[in-house]
Amino acid sequence: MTAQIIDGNALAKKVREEVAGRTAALKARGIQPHLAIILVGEDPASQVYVKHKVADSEQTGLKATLERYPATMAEADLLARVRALNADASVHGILVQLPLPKHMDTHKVIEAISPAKDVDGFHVASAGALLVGQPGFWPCTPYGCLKMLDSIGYDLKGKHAVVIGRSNIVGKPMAMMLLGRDATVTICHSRTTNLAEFTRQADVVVAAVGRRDVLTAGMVKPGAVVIDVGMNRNDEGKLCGDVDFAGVKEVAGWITPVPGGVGPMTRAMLLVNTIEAAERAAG
Ligand SMILES: Nc1nc2c(c(=O)[nH]1)N[C@@H](CN(C=O)c1ccc(C(=O)N[C@@H](CCC(=O)O)C(=O)O)cc1)CN2
Repeated sequence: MTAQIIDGNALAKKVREEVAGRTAALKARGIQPHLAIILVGEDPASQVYVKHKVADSEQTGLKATLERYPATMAEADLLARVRALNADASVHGILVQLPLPKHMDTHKVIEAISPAKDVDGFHVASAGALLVGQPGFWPCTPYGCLKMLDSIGYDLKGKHAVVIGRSNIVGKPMAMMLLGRDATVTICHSRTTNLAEFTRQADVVVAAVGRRDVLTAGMVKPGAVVIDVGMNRNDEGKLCGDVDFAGVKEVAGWITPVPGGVGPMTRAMLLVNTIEAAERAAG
């Protein structure tokens, strides 16, 4: 069996079209949805990501303002900037690109963002809302993964989903979203003994570890859906995920590629959260 590919680029395009429609409707009411992006430092990957976020926003009619600061910026100055954006009624979404320079407390910075503008869904209030099933903003990467499952009409009810990785921004919220769809969820992590024992039972595997070849063909149940969140470089410097794509695609029923899978959907769901924030503010 060769797996069908879930094309993140194609799905992200559809999502952007939906966002463009919602943006136009708000603009017709005299409201310009506006995302403020803060980039601190010169991390090359972050520079590329924020550039894409600005371009995606502009393509869908959203206004995006990018504020760049040197890596030497004081944490207090960043907190002051976030608070000023919280108070600015023309700004609907605030995003602080991660990682931040080492001298900054990432948690403190995220907690300074108003939950009403937390379009990354990283604030404790957003995490709590997801946990108890209340409206809030969902983190863009797991939200994008869920959209990918929806795009193939996959019914998660009663299915066994294994999430590999327990980060606050991917693994844990992913598990909550799958649970919210009535899946039976197992979270595996670096201390899990015999990972393959769990993944071989899974109908859905989400790999979010940040290490190549965490999931290989022998670890996958035939026909399973495999979602690859990883973003790594192989020995040739080529972008690759956490999954041995060439091997696993011969066993899985569905698989997401890297690049062109979860990454574009992460960006697309940021636009969804931003338009949602603007709609909520507009009432
Ligand atoms: N404030 C945030 N910081 C970070 C987030 C986030 O969601 N919010 N996630 C990651 C980086 N990230 C978004 O910021 C991100 C990374 C990669 C992609 C993407 O589209 N990847 C492409 C490949 C791009 C390439 O060639 O390098 C793909 O997979 O096809 C989107 C978003 C950490 N920081």
